[in-house]
Amino acid sequence: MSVELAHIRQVMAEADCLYTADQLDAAIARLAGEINRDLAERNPLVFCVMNGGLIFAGKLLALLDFPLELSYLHATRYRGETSGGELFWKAKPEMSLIDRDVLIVDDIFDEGHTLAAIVDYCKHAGARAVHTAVLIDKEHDRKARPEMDANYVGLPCVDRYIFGYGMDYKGYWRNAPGIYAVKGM
Ligand SMILES: O=P(O)(O)OC[C@H]1O[C@H](OP(=O)(O)OP(=O)(O)O)[C@H](O)[C@@H]1O
Ligand code: HPA
Repeated sequence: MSVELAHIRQVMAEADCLYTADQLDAAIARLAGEINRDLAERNPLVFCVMNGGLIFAGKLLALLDFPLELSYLHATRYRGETSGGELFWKAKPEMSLIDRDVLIVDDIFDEGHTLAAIVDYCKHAGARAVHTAVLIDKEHDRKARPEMDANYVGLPCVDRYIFGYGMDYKGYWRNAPGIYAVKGM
């Protein structure tokens, strides 16, 4: 995919800021408090969902105050596009999940296909319990499993295409210091 950098810069210049870094960090601190309360005695195995979960996981983990193990997995279905397709596993968990409490950390619960597939995978792999934390829950009626919620949710967001704090627009702006909605999307 070839993307014009001028277009990428223009998208940032015209975007609407939905959440500032301070607002996001406050939400992450609240989630850390909830997770410290709930999982401190569970010796969890924490999986960062690459790539989008990277910034959220990094900030969250530094606020968790109990013993845990960290790894990553990579399941993707957007792949640089702004609408999702079939889920593709780039990296499955390598550690044994048998009888473990697992905490999945991802940036966004959008249609929920990704999180549902990851939860299913962990359960089939023998996890004792699968907990899920997302920074953003996008509000619409297209959820893959309407009855499914993430256990820990940072903030809601409107039904627009967003980027920043780990989330990309065509592969760019995961580094944007807040969460922004693309103009017209
Ligand atoms: O709820 P859903 O509609 O399934 O979408 C959410 C998933 O989509 C994004 O990943 P993406 O496929 O873009 O992979 P990436 O993080 O590597 O860019 C995001 O990081 C979530 O994992
Ligand atoms: O709105 C979004 N932005 C970035 N990545 C995403 N993955 C699912 N939804 C989104």
